[in-house]
Amino acid sequence: MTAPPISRDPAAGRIVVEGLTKQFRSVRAVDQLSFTVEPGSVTGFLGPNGAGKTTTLRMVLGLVSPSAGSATIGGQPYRQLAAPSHAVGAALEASSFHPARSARNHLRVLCIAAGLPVGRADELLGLVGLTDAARRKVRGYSLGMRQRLGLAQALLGDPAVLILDEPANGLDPEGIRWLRGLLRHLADEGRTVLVSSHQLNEVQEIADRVVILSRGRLVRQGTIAELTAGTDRVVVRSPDPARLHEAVARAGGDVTPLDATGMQVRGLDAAQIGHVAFTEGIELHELSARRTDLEDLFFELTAGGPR
Ligand SMILES: Nc1ncnc2c1ncn2[C@@H]1O[C@H](COP(=O)(O)OP(=O)(O)OP(=O)(O)O)[C@@H](O)[C@H]1O
Repeated sequence: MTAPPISRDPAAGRIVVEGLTKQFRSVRAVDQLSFTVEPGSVTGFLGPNGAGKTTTLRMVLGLVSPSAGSATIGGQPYRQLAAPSHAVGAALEASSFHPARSARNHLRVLCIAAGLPVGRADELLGLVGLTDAARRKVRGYSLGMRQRLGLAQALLGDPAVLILDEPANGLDPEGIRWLRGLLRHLADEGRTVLVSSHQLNEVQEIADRVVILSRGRLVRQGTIAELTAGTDRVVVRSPDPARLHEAVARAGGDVTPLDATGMQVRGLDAAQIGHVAFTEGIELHELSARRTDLEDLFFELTAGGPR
């Protein structure tokens, strides 16, 4: 791919969402939502089904009018951008292609419409790994292949900002690895990459930062390391759980019983708990440190699930 003329001004590709709200009759799909997405990183936009992710992305792209608040890209609402297809590339749905057209023809038509050389179509098909299937009709494409085609379409105008709704849907583990590499490469070139998903394990592999949404509201934003910091815990088991519980609590551990013999401890590490048990002469049957991953955190933060 040719080197993109990405602006060096970091504000140019910044997405700023402020107080964004969307009311659909009785449903408040997005509620006073504020967050920022910075260039040069891959940001995961996370939330359970119905959390309001797609509605937010559609507002950022000027496809849905907000009931209140604003969304800007480089300081401008999408509809006021001077060259929107160069500024922003988006893939919101994987199925909106003419079924009887080949991927190659589909992209060539778009190139012509956008005043780009048709050779760009083949360049993009190569980039998304569709060269071998380029002349086949889209009707026969798998969901993963449609995702790749959607990504190629989003990249057509060499955009500084890339917005992808559930791009990993339908991709196999190899495809997800490929997507991660491509998005990382695009972010390293200085682009802003915003990727929505309800699949936590996928986002954990793909994104540097996350914005977590639940019931239309922001619950957290930050790097994955920031969000999981200080939440590690130790699982410990003993045939004498009552004594262990008491001894660990006395040493400053925050203990939550798990079952008849096990408990979870925060505030002390495994070595400290082992030491307490040793000095108190308490037998242990398990002592294991558990790192909190994004998935644990997500369930904690969005408890209640879909509306
Ligand atoms: N055009 C619409 N009219 C009425 N309600 C809508 C409309 N679009 C979305 N909603 C509602 O707004 C809420 C948020 O939907 P949205 O599609 O934005 O969530 P999402 O986080 O993208 O979910 P998913 O992961 O399932 O795609 C849902 O309750 C949905 O039913």
